[in-house]
Amino acid sequence: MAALTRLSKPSFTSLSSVSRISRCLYSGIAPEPGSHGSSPYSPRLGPKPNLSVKDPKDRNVQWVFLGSPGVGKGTYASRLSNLLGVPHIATGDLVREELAASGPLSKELSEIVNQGKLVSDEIIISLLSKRLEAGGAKGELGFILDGFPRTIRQAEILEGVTEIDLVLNLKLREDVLVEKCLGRRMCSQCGGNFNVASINVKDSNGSPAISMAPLLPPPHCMSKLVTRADDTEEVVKHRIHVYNEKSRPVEEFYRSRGKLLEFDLPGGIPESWPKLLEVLNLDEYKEKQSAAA
Ligand SMILES: Nc1ncnc2c1ncn2[C@@H]1O[C@H](COP(=O)(O)OP(=O)(O)O)[C@@H](O)[C@H]1O
Repeated sequence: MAALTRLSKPSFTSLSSVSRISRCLYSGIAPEPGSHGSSPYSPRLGPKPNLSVKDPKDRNVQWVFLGSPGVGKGTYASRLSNLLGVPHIATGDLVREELAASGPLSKELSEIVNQGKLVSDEIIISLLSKRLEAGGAKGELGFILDGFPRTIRQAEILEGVTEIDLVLNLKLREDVLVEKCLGRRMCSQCGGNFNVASINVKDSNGSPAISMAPLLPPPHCMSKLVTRADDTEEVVKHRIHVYNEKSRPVEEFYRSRGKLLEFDLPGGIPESWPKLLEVLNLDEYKEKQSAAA
């Protein structure tokens, strides 16, 4: 696990820029070349957004979670969001909400998602902008983004409209990722996420052995469990391939800006959660762990 400079304690004073961020995202504004240091990427040109970037100490956290399908982004982003009092915004959830609403976009989206492909940057940015607008109207502050950005273009657009404080890159060996995706279940009534896979793999080719106990649902959810349509072996393997092709470069985008914190998951939640709090310098929030669980 590569060490990143210990983070300063997240602060909880107000930030009113979320709706401005969403407006900028919506118009697809990208930064001027060179406006964020020596970027090796050449974003689409647009006017420089009029967005004052606040010091992270004067506002709530703005974090991004990266990682392959099945790594546990949702699990840890959701726990940290409870702990820090910031919204957890998962673009995969926004896509699934759109699918469930059976609106004009849903047929197009279901074909893309069920084949394990990426939705277009335009559609994702439009969904994310709407979510940020709605949150801004409710007074939401800061965010933990999960599943966004997933392409260099998405990263450039985000970089052009606001300051991301930290990008957490969760890592797990690929054979475990597939098993974890195949074990995922959701309760169709309460929306709770569980995992029925019992993972116990030996060390091989330099990858360490890893054990993860299943995360079983309470008895009242047991008969209501559903599996995501895109969690079949073929589609999961394709999603991992798409991640390696389109999203790995996003890791380098943030690594070159000194924002990437790599975190190799040592096991299931009981082993990983305390270690994650430690590397995030959030040990002092440990007493709130039970509330976040
Ligand atoms: N930022 C994004 N860009 C493009 N497509 C996305 C994005 N976020 C989510 N999607 C779409 O939604 C699907 C589900 O996303 P998600 O729940 O994050 O799944 P996972 O991380 O397990 O692959 C993706 O396979 C993709 O089709």
